[in-house]
Amino acid sequence: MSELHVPVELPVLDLSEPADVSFLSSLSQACQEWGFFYVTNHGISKNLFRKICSLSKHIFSLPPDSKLKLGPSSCLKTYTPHFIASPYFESLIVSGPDFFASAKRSADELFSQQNPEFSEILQEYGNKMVELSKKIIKVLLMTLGDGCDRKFCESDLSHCHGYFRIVNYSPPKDVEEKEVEGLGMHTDMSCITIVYQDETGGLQMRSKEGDWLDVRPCEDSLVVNIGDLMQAWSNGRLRSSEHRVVLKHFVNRLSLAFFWCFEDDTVILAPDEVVGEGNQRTYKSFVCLDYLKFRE
Ligand SMILES: O=C(O)CCC(=O)C(=O)O
Ligand SMILES: [Fe+2]
Repeated sequence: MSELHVPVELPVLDLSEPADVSFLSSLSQACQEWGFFYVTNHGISKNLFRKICSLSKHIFSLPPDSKLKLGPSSCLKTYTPHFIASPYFESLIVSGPDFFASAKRSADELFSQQNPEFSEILQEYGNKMVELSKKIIKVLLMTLGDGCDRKFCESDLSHCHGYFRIVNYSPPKDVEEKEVEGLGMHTDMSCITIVYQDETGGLQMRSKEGDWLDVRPCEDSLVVNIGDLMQAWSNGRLRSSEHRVVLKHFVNRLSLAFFWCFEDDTVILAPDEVVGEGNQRTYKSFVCLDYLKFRE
């Protein structure tokens, strides 16, 4: 399961400065080859990550019976218990656009007392990630052609919503193997996914050629994955990243995955400008929700 140490120079999108032509070209190449890149100066403070880490420790150490009040057979269904995605994976979903209300619905089931701070912190994170997603999409559109950002930010890419998963990986204590798969290889169903992983690391990306790359946690940077919806909308010019999580250090691992998606009723069809003259359209038009149902 070990990664290959592929000598690659991955672009870092620095949001504190305008993206120039040479950066856009390296970004476009990385999105073709890997379907992911880093973003820095993203506007999320270390303090906010610290607060969420501490919330996360608290939530996931609650007894299983409490967490299952939000589980797959509850009406909220915000908690995914162990043994669904993997034996080591459990997560809590917080959905936009009203992240406060979503977090509060879960908190009201989890805690016996009111806990407004819980919902406020998760609301702050959700709102910041929405802003960040819009900025990243704008730059991605710039890689697809002159004026694509102006044209499509206001149209196709304006009908989006976000939600995030707080993920706790608890690796086994007594196994022979040196590493275990925390989350199997998959692509995300989003337009883009923005991932924070704690210092434990373990996220791996697969190149077009099938080489695995270890995505080391990088202070001050987040990882941006292209998702399936963006691959279809861009006619394959942006590749949906194949990734997985490998647990090597037998300590708990926290990650936050923010999914920015088209609204369910969006009809996805790559625009002519994006397909380009003389090129074939690879994907027939489809309704977003039908695709999500198909994948589930
Ligand atoms: O935990 C991670 O680092 C990645 C999670 C992920 O890929 C997902 O939730 O889709
Ligand atoms: Fe993923």
